[in-house]
Amino acid sequence: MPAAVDIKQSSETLPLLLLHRFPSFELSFFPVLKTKYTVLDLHADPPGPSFPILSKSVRVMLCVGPTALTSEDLDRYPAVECVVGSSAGINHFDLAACRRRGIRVTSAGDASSDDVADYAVGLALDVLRRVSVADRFVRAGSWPFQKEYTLGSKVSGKRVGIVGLGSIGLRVAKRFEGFNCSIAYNSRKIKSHVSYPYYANVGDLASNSDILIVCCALTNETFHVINKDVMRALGNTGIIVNVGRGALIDEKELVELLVRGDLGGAGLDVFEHEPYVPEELFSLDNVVLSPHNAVITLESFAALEELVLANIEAFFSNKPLRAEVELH
Ligand SMILES: O=CC(=O)O
Repeated sequence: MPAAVDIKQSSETLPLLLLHRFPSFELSFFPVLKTKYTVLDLHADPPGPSFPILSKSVRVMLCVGPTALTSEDLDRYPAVECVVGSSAGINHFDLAACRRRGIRVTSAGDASSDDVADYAVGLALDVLRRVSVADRFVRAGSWPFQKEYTLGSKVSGKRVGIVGLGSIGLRVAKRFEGFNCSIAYNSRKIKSHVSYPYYANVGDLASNSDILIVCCALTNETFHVINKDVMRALGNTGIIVNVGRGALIDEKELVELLVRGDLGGAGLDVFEHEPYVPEELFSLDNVVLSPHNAVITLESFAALEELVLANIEAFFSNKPLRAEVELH
């Protein structure tokens, strides 16, 4: 495990940096931060006597993991001008509050886009070709006895529907092209730079897909965008893969459809109330479960570290920020 940040004020002369995180969230570059900044960490034990005073003048806040950033949090740190995020999805930030206060926000940008796209394909392959089932079969010692074994389904040539053709969705599309799959998509707006068929309605996309990959951002508009009707349209041979956010899918309906056999299968890296995973899914061989792992590789962590450190430095030296989020 990486060393925890020593939150005690390291030097009055170093710029202040506020760390906003769950106590359990450590990143390997935290010790480096301490050499460059006076790191204020509310969740450290103890936060230090100078925390209440220093936190009033801190200008940059580093938000780690899915820790919510609320308007009330921002009230406590009135001098914050820049929120440096460490995730690609930033649905846990109150962006409207940031915009009102003129606070700039950055995300993890593309630090893990390739990894998430790779993982989406991996989950689809696993569900259809039953790789995890095969692994369990071998480990259980069933192979020599030729016990009953359910056949998987071919991946090549399938129709792939992508919900959210952003930087991850585009990478997913490119990867499935390599499997001779046809690609279609749904997104907020039609993308003029691609020739894939566009469906304005997610249900129509699902009706015309064998594999539905969900990788759009979670917003008020996309909450439960994959509802019962969409999953019914995908049907009992269709599979769904979610590498976006759990709440993009109506999870209760998803579980019911899977249990009844009305949906062909699912590869799920994210869950509506994670880390809680509905237990009904545990016994289903057409479902692959993963603990919000798609973003995490050694390489993506290194890229994230580089990006986060560069953004903090850029802010303090008035240089352009990378992966800055447009706040409408
Ligand atoms: O899910 C992880 C991320 O958004 O980076």
